Amino acid sequence: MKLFDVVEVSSALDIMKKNFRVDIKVESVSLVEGLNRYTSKDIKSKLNVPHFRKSLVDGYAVLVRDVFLANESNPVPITIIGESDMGRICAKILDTEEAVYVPTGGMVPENAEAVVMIEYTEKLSEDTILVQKGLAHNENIVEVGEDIKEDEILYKKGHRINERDLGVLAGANIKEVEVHKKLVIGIISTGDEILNQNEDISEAKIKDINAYVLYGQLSNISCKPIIYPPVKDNLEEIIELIDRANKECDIVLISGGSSVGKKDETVRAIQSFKNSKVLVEGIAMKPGKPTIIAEVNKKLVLGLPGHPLSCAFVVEAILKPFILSLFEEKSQRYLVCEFKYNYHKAKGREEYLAVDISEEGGKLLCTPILAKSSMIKHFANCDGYIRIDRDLEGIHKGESVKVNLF
Ligand SMILES: Nc1nc2c(c(=O)[nH]1)N[C@H]1C(S)=C(S)[C@@H](COP(=O)(O)OP(=O)(O)OC[C@H]3O[C@@H](n4cnc5c(N)ncnc54)[C@H](O)[C@@H]3O)O[C@H]1N2
Ligand code: MOO
Repeated sequence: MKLFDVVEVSSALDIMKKNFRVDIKVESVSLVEGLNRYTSKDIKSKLNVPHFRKSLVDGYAVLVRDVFLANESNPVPITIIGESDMGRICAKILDTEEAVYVPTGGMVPENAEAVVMIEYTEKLSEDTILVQKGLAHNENIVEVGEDIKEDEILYKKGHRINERDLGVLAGANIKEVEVHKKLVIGIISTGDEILNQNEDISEAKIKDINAYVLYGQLSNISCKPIIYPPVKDNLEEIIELIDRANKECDIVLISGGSSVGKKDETVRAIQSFKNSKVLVEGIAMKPGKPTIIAEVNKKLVLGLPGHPLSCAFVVEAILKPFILSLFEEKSQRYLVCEFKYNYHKAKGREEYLAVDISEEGGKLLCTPILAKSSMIKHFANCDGYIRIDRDLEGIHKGESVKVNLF
């Protein structure tokens, strides 16, 4: 009877990092194509944003000292010397008790000290207003470079470009960004019972869940997943498909068949390749123990557990951190919450637990979602997950825990 010689999660990750030096190429892409991609070098702004002093409001650019004492019962008359046109240089210079009309976003005169909103003025004649409010220096003016400074590093290498970053880059006149190329990941589902998307359920067969969860998890981190048609528990067929995927992809994932069952062929299939090495057979994590880390023709081949929850957590625990290290990304979003119940776990395996977050009395509480590893719905509905150390026996009610967010 084969028993797993398991390694810790952190060792599994180290083994992957040490053995696989995936040479990720870089490419220049347009802003929209850059969304959710990882920058391959620091991105600097070549200009100040805004590059001219502009008004935040529709109003009159004035000198502060002229209207310092103005209020509704003591309005100050000011002479309008002209208008600033949107999108055009405003070359006017203010003299004492003079104003220039400036629309929101328009350039203010070089020596303007503040802009008074129209609402706080009254038009006395074509060229005179009464200002009814005193202003502070720079009130309603956006300074040159106040948003983004010339030469400022906008993003460090390894930053994932999010939807808000697109606005920053567009505003700074950056038309293309240098990003890491997407990693091509082959996804192979194995099992006599696994049906592909077009086949209808019959007998005790099931639809392929893992390929789709994997597709989603990996697409989110700048990978290009390729779903191969599910393959039966037939050694020759599995070998043939691994060979094809190994040639076409940077990394190959095989779900199912990684355990000890009669038909669990993943290890045998990997070992049939001349240029192959099984580095890990079993990780001390729950769920996800029957995980295989192997090398075929110098490329990473990962044998993932068939149970959908286990498969998904192995990706969270080791594959995502490995891929993100290739993209040189370090951050992981998390929240610190208070655990809502006493939770017992067996020692010996690092446990991955899906949780819900709720707010009660101003506190963030997290509740474990208990689901068998063959289930997927709860994982999809949860807010995040926690890791419980291998040597801990559980978590006490009221303890602070770090919830990794999806
Ligand atoms: N005697 C033992 N049995 C099992 C052990 C063990 O240590 N001793 N480990 C259990 C654990 S833990 C897991 S996890 C699973 C892993 O099994 P395999 O990786 O060998 O996967 P299969 O046996 O092929 O399938 C397990 C389960 O998952 C379903 N499955 C497989 N692929 C998919 C897919 N693409 N989409 C949806 N569901 C899938 C499959 O139908 C099985 O129900 O082994 C335990 N058994
Ligand atoms: O360890 Mo298995 O991966 O619990 O279901």
